[in-house]
This record gives sequence, structure tokens and C-alpha cells, in this order.
Amino acid sequence: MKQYLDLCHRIIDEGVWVENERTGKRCLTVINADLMYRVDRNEFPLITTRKSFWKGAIAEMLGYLRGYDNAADFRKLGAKTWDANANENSAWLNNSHRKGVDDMGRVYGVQGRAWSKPDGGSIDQLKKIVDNLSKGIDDRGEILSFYNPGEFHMGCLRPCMHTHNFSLLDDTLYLNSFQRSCDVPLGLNFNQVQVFALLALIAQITGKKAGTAYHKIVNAHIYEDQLDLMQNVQLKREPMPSPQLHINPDIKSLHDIETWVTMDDFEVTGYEHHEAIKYPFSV
Ligand SMILES: Nc1nc(=O)c2c([nH]1)NC[C@@H]1CN(c3ccc(C(=O)N[C@@H](CCC(=O)O)C(=O)O)cc3)CN21
Ligand SMILES: O=c1ccn([C@H]2C[C@H](O)[C@@H](COP(=O)(O)O)O2)c(=O)[nH]1
Repeated sequence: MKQYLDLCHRIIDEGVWVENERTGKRCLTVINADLMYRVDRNEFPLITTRKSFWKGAIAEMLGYLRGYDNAADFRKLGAKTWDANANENSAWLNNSHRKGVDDMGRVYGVQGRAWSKPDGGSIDQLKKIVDNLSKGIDDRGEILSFYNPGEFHMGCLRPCMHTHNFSLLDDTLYLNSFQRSCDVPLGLNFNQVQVFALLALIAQITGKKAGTAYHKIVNAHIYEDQLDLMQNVQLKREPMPSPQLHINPDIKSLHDIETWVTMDDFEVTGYEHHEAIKYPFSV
């Protein structure tokens, strides 16, 4: 929690105002933040200075792991986060690649599970990683990348958290996750949970111990219409101890994740928090 609060204070103290063309809003911005999460100690990085809807964050991650490309599938899992980007952004609504209501296009999980090869067919990056790690192999290229500039025009948004790089040292699994752009009041609350849960889940299905997850953010910002709530409400509150995440131990394979896992298979204990804050969301 301290590293999250330090980042919020740093943006307010040192941030530079940047005009954002896509949303038409100004963002108070800093460059580079390095966060880390002790998955081995189960210090679940849930924000305590407001109520965090962590289920939506894990549901979104599950949707990525399944390769979903449709906001309706995300909703069925419990994440409403793609509704606006799939259905309310005028550039995407007018894009000829959009297949209809709720289509997100070739974003995130589509790239992770079905990256198109120029010579035909597709690559399942996640399956290769899980297969290797399960056999104790780390080829120093256990990389799940959603960042495919050749297909940006076929999706509603470029991925923000775009690359997850796994590493094995003996039987301990590590994760480095890279994020190019972060809406700190809204997105980070989700992204911290996702990095933590991704390492915990992949360690579990590959039979490894979870180690540390490292989360690198490049452009960290607060939108102009969020600043007052952050500065005068959320940052005035005292943080509370971190809760713990529990994952159903029956989840043992990628096939399990693809077929029957739901949000009922995740539980958080010891979550004390201040009341919710409704931050404005920019499409
Ligand atoms: N401007 C912007 N910020 C983001 O964080 C963001 C995007 N766009 N577009 C793509 C995804 C969607 N994400 C989202 C979208 C909505 C919430 C949100 O509304 N969260 C609320 C409540 C969520 C709930 O009830 O489940 C919150 O208070 O955290 C969070 C992340 C993260 N990403
Ligand atoms: O996982 C996510 C997804 C998105 N965001 C935020 C970061 C930005 O505020 C917007 C994306 O806008 P770009 O113009 O494409 O950078 O969404 C996030 O924080 N986390």
C-alpha cells in the first residue's frame, strides 16, 4: 500500500500536465514507477483507502487468459470494464473491423492466445509458457505479449499492461509485468491485483512456488477530473493492513482455467477498507 500512496503523492508533487488527444482531457503525469508484490508472502496489494472491486479485476484477467474478444463474455465472468471501450468510443464504432455490439477486436487475450502468423496459422503464447514452466523449463523468453502494432487498427484500445515475462529460479516462479500507460485512480487498483493474481495462478497450475512479481509502469497519470477526489478524499485516509488472496487448489491446469473456473474460485480474507469512491472514467 505504501508504494501506491508514494506514487499518488509523487504524481501530485512532481507531475506535469499533459494534454491527451484521445480522451480530450489533461492528465497530471509522471514517467516510470516500479512496484513489487510479495506473492510468496500472500501480501495481496488491494487498495485499502477505498473499497476495491477486486473480483472485476481478476475476472478481467481470466478473460484475457481465455483469449476473449467480446465485452459480453467479460460481463459473464463478472467484469464490466470493457463495455465502454467496446461500445462508446466513436473511433472504434466507426471502425470497419468492429464485428458488432460488444466486439473489442484483436486486443489483449486474442494476441496472447492467437497471435496471427504472417505465413498462416496462429501462436498460442500462453500455452507454450505453461507447458515449458510445467516441465521446469525457462528458455529466457517466457513472454506473453499483447502488444501487436500490426493489428492496433483492428482493436478498440492498445493494451496498457502489454507484456508479462515469467522466470524460473529452481522451483520459484517470478513475473515482470510491463505497463505503458496507467490511470492511477481507476486502472492501477485493478492492475496491481492482476499482476499478483497472474503470478499466483500460473505458479499454481505449473506446480511452482510463487516468488515476487515486479510491475513496471511507464506513463502514470491522474485525469484532471479525478484529481480533487484523489487529493482531498482518498489521500486523506489512513491505509489498513493488506489482505490475503486464496485460489481454489483444484485449479490445476490451463484447461481448468479455460473451462470451469469462475470468480467463486477466488476469495479474499482480511480485507479492511474505507468506503468506495466513484472516480470519473474517461473513454
Ligand atoms: N480511462 C481508462 N482507465 C482505465 O483504467 C481503463 C480504460 N480506460 N480502458 C480499459 C480498461 C478498463 N478498466 C477499468 C474500467 C472501469 C473501471 C471501474 O469503473 N472501476 C470501478 C468499479 C468497478 C466495479 O464495480 O467492478 C472502481 O471503482 O474501481 C476500472 C478499470 C481499466 N482500463
Ligand atoms: O489495464 C489498464 C487499461 C487501461 N488503463 C488506462 C490507462 C489510460 O488512462 C487508458 C488508456 O488510454 P491510452 O490513450 O491508450 O493510453 O486506460 C489502465 O490504467 N489499465
